[in-house]
Amino acid sequence: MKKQIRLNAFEMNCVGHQASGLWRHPRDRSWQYKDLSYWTELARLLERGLFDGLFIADVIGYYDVYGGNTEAALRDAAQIPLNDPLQLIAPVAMVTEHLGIGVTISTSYEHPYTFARRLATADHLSGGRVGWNIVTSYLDSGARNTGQQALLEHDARYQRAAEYMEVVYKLLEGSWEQAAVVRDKEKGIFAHPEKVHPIRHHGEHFRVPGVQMSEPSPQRTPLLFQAGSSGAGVNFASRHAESVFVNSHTLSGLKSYVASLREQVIANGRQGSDVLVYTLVTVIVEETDEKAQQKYEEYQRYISRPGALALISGWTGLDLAALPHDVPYPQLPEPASGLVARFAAGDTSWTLNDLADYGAIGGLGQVFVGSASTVADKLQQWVEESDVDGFNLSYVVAHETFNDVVKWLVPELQRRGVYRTHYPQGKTLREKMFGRGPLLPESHPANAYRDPARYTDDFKQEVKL
Ligand SMILES: Cc1cc2nc3c(=O)[nH]c(=O)nc-3n(C[C@H](O)[C@H](O)[C@H](O)COP(=O)(O)O)c2cc1C
Repeated sequence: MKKQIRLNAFEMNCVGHQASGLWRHPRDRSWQYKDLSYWTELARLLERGLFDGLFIADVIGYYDVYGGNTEAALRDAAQIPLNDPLQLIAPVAMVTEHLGIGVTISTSYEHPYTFARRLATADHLSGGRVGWNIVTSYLDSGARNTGQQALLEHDARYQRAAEYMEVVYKLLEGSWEQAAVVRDKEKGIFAHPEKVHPIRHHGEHFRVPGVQMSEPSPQRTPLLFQAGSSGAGVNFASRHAESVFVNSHTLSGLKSYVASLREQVIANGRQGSDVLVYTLVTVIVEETDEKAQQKYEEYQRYISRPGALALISGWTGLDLAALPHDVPYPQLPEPASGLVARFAAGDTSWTLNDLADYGAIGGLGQVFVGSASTVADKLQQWVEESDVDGFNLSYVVAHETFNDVVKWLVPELQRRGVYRTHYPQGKTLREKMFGRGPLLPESHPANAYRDPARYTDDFKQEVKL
């Protein structure tokens, strides 16, 4: 059987997530992100297109690296204003039956005790269709506004995240036994107290002595996503993640990333297929190649270079405002020169303005433009050659880009037998994604926190992740 292709929609509770300046396009409606109907209409559209999920990115903080201030970000709505992602879960769940709903929450700000309850609530209300994208964050502005001087150093953030996961697993997997809730009206017992365990967590970053507040939700731990690409990031993903987002600008780079991730997953006692990998792509698809190209060129007329550079400066931590924007990159100092070179594909005439133009449509991901047949060829080639499982699709114009995908691309992929024609069995996101039960498999490190004996007074051994 040909390898199947999975699609995921990449969104954010803001204006023009990865489409800098495109909010000015007459057909764009991303500025309506504040309206429930924006999200419910999108969710229905994606479910018609049999997408795995609507996945909502998030950051805490704002993009103030470019020029050392928030001017460009605010003027161009570069991920500010930005609303809370978790509140979108219930309305999206209400209008859909199958669609997964992923939310990004950082381990660097919220305490795991309050967060575990918010996550469990979302899993309850969605009937188990929630995914959590675990991020460690990259904006210092978020740290400064939450009482920290700055973000912890990169690898220390991942170490803290590992302990964060330990607390979350203890609360979601261990604190309440499955048989704790009996709702026995005759005996007057709602939950057996002896089956609800204090987790007694006493770690370097967190102290959580007591019990989880929510009763177990359909997936207990929602489906775990991650997007780390550094050594520490891939190490973390290979232990915890069930789905990984990656942004690779070359097919060969993607192929080696997927192979090395799967190797590390296996080294951690899991199976290579326990992790699904999605790569970031923006698809501009139309009836013919010519029409798609025209649409792409039309979109490019609305680009905001300062908006794109505000995002890129925030992602990389480099203040690009201080550098000339119109000189070929070999004349720029490092590390800016190397940054442009990564995307210039050998064209040494590229400038910072070219990088801005590239990044303004789809962030720094790939852009595939063409008829359904042209784009389907490309997607199939990427999946077959790199062993990636699917694509994390950004939009240019909301909801036109996703509408075009559902209208043109999905039927073409179905005709080729590489895309589903109905949703898989199962109620929860984990069942649909992996075709097995709603809970994390035994090979996952969370399993170490399930045994009730672990939470009795005499347990001695800490299982380290
Ligand atoms: C497709 C994709 C989506 C991401 N979404 C978010 C996000 O919503 N919020 C966030 O703080 N970081 C996000 N990241 C950044 C990652 O969490 C991570 O910081 C980045 O990939 C660098 O990895 P590293 O820290 O392991 O080097 C995303 C990365 C990728 C590739």
